[in-house]
Amino acid sequence: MTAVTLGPEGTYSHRAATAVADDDAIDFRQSVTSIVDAVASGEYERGVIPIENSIEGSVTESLDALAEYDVAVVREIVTPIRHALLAQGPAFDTVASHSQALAQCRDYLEREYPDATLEAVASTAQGVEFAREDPTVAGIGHPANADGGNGLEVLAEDIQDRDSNATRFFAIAPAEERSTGGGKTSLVVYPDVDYPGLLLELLEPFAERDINLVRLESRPSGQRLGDYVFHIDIEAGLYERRTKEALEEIEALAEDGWVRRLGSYDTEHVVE
Ligand SMILES: O=C(O)C(=O)Cc1ccccc1
Repeated sequence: MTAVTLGPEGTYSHRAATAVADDDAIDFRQSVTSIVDAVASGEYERGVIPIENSIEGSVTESLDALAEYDVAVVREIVTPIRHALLAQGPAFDTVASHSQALAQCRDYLEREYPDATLEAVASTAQGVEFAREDPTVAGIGHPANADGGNGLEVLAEDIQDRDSNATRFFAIAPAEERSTGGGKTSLVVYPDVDYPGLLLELLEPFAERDINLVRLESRPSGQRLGDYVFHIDIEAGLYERRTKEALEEIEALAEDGWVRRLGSYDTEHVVE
């Protein structure tokens, strides 16, 4: 199985991707959008992207890419995230990491390094790479990024603001591989209409069939201010009759809009 994920080597996405493909079959890209694009065009069999974090919430670039490209979600991988501060030594004035990692360590950074400049870069491992090249930069990432005598020290471990920090990743595949089996389903709904009670009406078909909603996020459609795309996760499989019926009703309500069935899957927990 070939896979593509957020690089360089050593990101949390890379660690999650090893649950999907052999390490030597994993390639790296610098943005979620380019990963989704590469899978949609059939260049790779799988892509692994971060979706949501327990402290910081949605990875908005991922949601937007799933609304834009026609790909299937085939697996959900949840991993605990424990961040370390990595640098050549204590003489740094800049902390470079993925925006989500900086946000997950906000209180720690404010408390311990109130004067440091925070720099958002493409990934945690890219911040670590900058730290390896420059003694004035520290990175935040998985502590294993300092393994192998590469000139980096682990200055602090477990610096995330909550011990329970966890991230949910999706494994995506070309659209033809959409799976209907599995107990959870991800959907994207763009109603393209607006009237009082629309959202209530969109959700009623689930409630009426006893389908539990486990996530609801809105993202700007990009068309005009105040126009939204809804990302909905339900505890039911696409193969189920009640899911099919609910989605047909929602499609009728969405009029000129659309409903995208990303796929059904079971949650997997990867503990490292
Ligand atoms: O930058 C990474 O390592 C990623 O894979 C994105 C990310 C950042 C912070 C927590 C989880 C995933």
